[in-house]
Amino acid sequence: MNVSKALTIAGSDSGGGAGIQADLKTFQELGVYGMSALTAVTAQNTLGVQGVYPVSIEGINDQIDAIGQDLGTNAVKTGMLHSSEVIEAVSEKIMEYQFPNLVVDPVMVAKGGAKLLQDEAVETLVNRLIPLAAVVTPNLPEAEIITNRKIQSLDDKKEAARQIIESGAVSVVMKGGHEETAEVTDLFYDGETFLELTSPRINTRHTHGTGCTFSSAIAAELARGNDLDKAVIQAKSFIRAAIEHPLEIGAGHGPTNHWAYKQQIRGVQP
Ligand SMILES: Nc1ncnc2c1ncn2[C@@H]1O[C@H](COP(=O)(O)OP(=O)(O)O)[C@@H](O)[C@H]1O
Ligand SMILES: Cc1ncc(COP(=O)(O)OP(=O)(O)O)c(N)n1
Repeated sequence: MNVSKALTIAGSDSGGGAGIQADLKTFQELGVYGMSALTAVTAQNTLGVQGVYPVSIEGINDQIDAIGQDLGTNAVKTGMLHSSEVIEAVSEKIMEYQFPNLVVDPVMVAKGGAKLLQDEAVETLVNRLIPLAAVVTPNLPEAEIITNRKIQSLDDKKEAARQIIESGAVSVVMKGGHEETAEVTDLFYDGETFLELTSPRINTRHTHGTGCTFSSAIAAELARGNDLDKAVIQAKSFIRAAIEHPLEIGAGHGPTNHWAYKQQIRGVQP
């Protein structure tokens, strides 16, 4: 049996909606064998982040070595990396093992406002990790920080996308979840063509972990052998289904529903 494998290098969300937990659920739902290297433990639920406990660099390196020296992977997704030192270490390991299909989700701030990346680490992200990426998936506030420019119009988004490609990434998806428009448009750019992926904005407070789920769905589709544009289109369908059928658990911003895609698109019950 030909097994597609994907590795997530990210933080743990004890509430299960974002981070490593969202990534592994997404990999599983998309038929990909999931592996993880934990960068930090967070105490977190639908109300916010109550604590952040970083894993040591040695601990992170050991986890990646364990995978690199035995299992290998068809794709890697990075999420919460927390500090400059972690980004340096993870970039080194990705180069050492020449892991293919790197999806960089430049996680900076959780929806409740908690900082998941130290300010001084942005430069390292841009200079060390983004140049290794097959695709970078910033939301609009993250794209503004990465490019150090205000993004207000479609032209601004295109300029920012070009700038991110100039940093060395193969492609970028600028996510539109944070806009206040009736439709949500994610802008994909691969250095040649812009592709606007538009869907109706779903009116819900249950959007915890949307970015993690979207980027890990891209990684899963790349691990399965899809091209970048197809992987992003499939991931958009996956996250749309997951937001459209929320689980409605917790008193705050609840998680998305990772089962929904299979139920809706493939007619399979959880
Ligand atoms: N209310 C919504 N309705 C439909 N799609 C959404 C909604 N919010 C986010 N998305 C989708 O979820 C994905 C993640 O977007 P976004 O919320 O901007 O990222 P992040 O969680 O990193 O802030 C994107 O594909 C975006 O289009
Ligand atoms: C451990 C951990 N990693 C990443 C995030 C951010 O996830 P995201 O998908 O951007 O969703 P929100 O937090 O913005 O809802 C996180 N919260 N925790």
